[in-house]
Amino acid sequence: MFADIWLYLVLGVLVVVGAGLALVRGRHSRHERHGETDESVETGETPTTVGTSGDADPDTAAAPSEAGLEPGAEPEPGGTDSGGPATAAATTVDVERPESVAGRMVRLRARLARAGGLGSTLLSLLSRGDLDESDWEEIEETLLLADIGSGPTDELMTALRTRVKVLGTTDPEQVRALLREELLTLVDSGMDRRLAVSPVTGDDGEPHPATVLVVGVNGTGKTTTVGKLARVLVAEDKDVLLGAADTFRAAAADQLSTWGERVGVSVVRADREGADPASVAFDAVKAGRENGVDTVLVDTAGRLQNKAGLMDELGKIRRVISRHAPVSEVLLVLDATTGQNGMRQAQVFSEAVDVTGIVLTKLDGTAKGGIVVAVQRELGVPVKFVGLGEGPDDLAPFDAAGFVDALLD
Ligand SMILES: Nc1nc2c(ncn2[C@@H]2O[C@H](COP(=O)(O)OP(=O)(O)OP(=O)(O)O)[C@@H](O)[C@H]2O)c(=O)[nH]1
Repeated sequence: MFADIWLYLVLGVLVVVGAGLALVRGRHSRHERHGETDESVETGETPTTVGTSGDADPDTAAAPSEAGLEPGAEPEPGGTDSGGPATAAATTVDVERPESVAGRMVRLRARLARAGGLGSTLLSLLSRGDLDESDWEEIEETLLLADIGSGPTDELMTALRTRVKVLGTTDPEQVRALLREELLTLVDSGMDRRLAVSPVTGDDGEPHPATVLVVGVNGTGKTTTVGKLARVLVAEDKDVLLGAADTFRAAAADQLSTWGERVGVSVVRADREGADPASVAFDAVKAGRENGVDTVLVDTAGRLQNKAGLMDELGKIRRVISRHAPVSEVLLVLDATTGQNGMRQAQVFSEAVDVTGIVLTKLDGTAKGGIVVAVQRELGVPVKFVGLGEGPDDLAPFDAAGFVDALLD
């Protein structure tokens, strides 16, 4: 009998102690998660709350989204069909200072050089001297294999044939200088590659954020590029806000939130998969304007079956954004490893929306650097940035001379 009572007493004490320990542990781990923030606030560092102002306006937050919007209709100012208000990520983390932008291309030159099978092969062929027809065929083949495209290949062949004959030398330095000059002409060092990311004054005389729409086929690296671009802009002391209008894939918004959190940039996103992308873009630019940010970067989905659908969707996003701020840039993200297939995709996108610049990703993973030339020629717009790896700061403003030099390394 006494033994039973003791047993119950001991068990009771164990349960109480166990529960107490669990409580203390739970509090401790919550404290650990928020501890960094408390510390950074106390030490007076930059506030790092990642959130959105999309919920700042009760009008925007009202109305379950799809209501009031017919298929294909556009969101009215103050209303959203994004599946509820674009939601705020309320986490707080330490912010990183991204690498400064100047000199990134130099740091990444070794990776770029891998795309330069083209340059080194041409150099060795041209330095042979007394080139016969089969040498020239080899040169032509090299250019075509590097995805330069047939038009630019013909131009370069003509220029090289003439100049090599006139030069009459096999001196590697002179051949290199000649080739550098011709490649620079092809890459077009005169193109304006600046990105319009500074606020603009609207027709109403008010300042509006620069808005950058990022488009392209899925898998080309759009979301990653938006994240990397945010870091580029933060490194340049710009106030940035991201819009996760790729609502097709929920993970894309999560991915973007992570990019934003790392550098203390807010992300406006829908609260469910499949919400109307135009509505998210609308909320993002609205929030950007209300918060006086410099630049709003809008990620989009690329999974549209046909050109008409693509035109509808991107056209709608563009129109609703323009209600708050003119679209400053439409960046087309292209995967450099996809060659001619990528070129066809590029054409479809450029017919659907006025592309103002190209971001060529995965240039680190290809020996077909000639795609820079082909895509600029085909679309008539400059390559403005190149992706050279999966690291967060592996995106560099494109610099024609740096690129050609890397090809010839
Ligand atoms: N090597 C290399 N990988 C890259 C580069 N840019 C992006 N990637 C990788 O490409 C993959 C696809 O990138 P995402 O940003 O998810 O592509 P997305 O176009 O947004 O895809 P969807 O959201 O499906 O439309 C990821 O694994 C990226 O890390 C680059 O410049 N170099």
